[in-house]
Amino acid sequence: MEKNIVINVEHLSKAFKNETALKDLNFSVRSGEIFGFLGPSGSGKTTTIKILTGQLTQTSGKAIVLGKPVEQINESIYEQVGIVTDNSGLYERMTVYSNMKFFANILGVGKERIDFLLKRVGLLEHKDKIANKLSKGMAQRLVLARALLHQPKVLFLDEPTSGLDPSTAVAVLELLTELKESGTAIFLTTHNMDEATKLCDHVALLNDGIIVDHGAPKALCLKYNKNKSYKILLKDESEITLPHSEETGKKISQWIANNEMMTIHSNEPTLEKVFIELTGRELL
Ligand SMILES: Nc1ncnc2c1ncn2[C@@H]1O[C@H](COP(=O)(O)OP(=O)(O)OP(=O)(O)O)[C@@H](O)[C@H]1O
Repeated sequence: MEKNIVINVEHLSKAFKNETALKDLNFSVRSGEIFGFLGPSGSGKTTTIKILTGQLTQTSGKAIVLGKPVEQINESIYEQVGIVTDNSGLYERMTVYSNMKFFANILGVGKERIDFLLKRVGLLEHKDKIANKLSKGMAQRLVLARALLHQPKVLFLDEPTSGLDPSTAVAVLELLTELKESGTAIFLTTHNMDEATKLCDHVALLNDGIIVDHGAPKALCLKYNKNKSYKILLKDESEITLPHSEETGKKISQWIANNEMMTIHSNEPTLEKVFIELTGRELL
């Protein structure tokens, strides 16, 4: 296996009693990569994270995280992996700061990093609040800050920006981009296609437990760009959308020759449209 692959999944399936939740998943995630697992509610995103973090066992297939089969995941791997999901496991009666300090002590992390992270997720001024008095978004940010204490090699995030206000969501996304740049592999689930397009290096589109396609967001949009068209802004401020054709080509050449064109863009579908085309359903 390639050295910088930190998550490798082959033919992974999961069935609950009478329902198949995941069917033959295959993908890999590398260091320094943000991998988006995109799918509507019930498509199997959380089940996948649970299997990859050793909280659930697959029915068949193989999954390896940081060189270890997921069935063998134990405490030692948790030192290298960060997990941010709903079941946060915060100490409800301790303050924000004490929650951070408790884990920092276990992990041997200094005070500066606690302050740095609390500041980055906008919680430094709330550091003396008791955890069970935090809003949902604040608690979510505290779980994220805690997961980043030890600069994990792999970070799992379930819907990292859901429930956050727009400016905090931007701050969290910046933090994730920095982490990726420092070499952390980030596996995130989301419904938010716009966010995934901007943030993720690769995405897998999941529907009913099946990966219907995967690749770089831009490449996927280009792949399904069946009705190619161009959006053109002319100097007289008229905006025109034209289909990809010989005739359009001639018009464009003419506008350029006459110095009449301001801008031209190709009109690719969004990831959301690609998903709808592939599955016939929206990402609700
Ligand atoms: N413990 C369980 N027992 C039985 N079925 C389950 C269990 N956990 C999940 N499922 C089923 O597996 C399927 C996938 O669920 P999962 O929670 O992974 O979806 P999801 O994509 O994370 O959805 P959401 O975006 O709503 O969180 C669903 O049909 C769900 O009902």
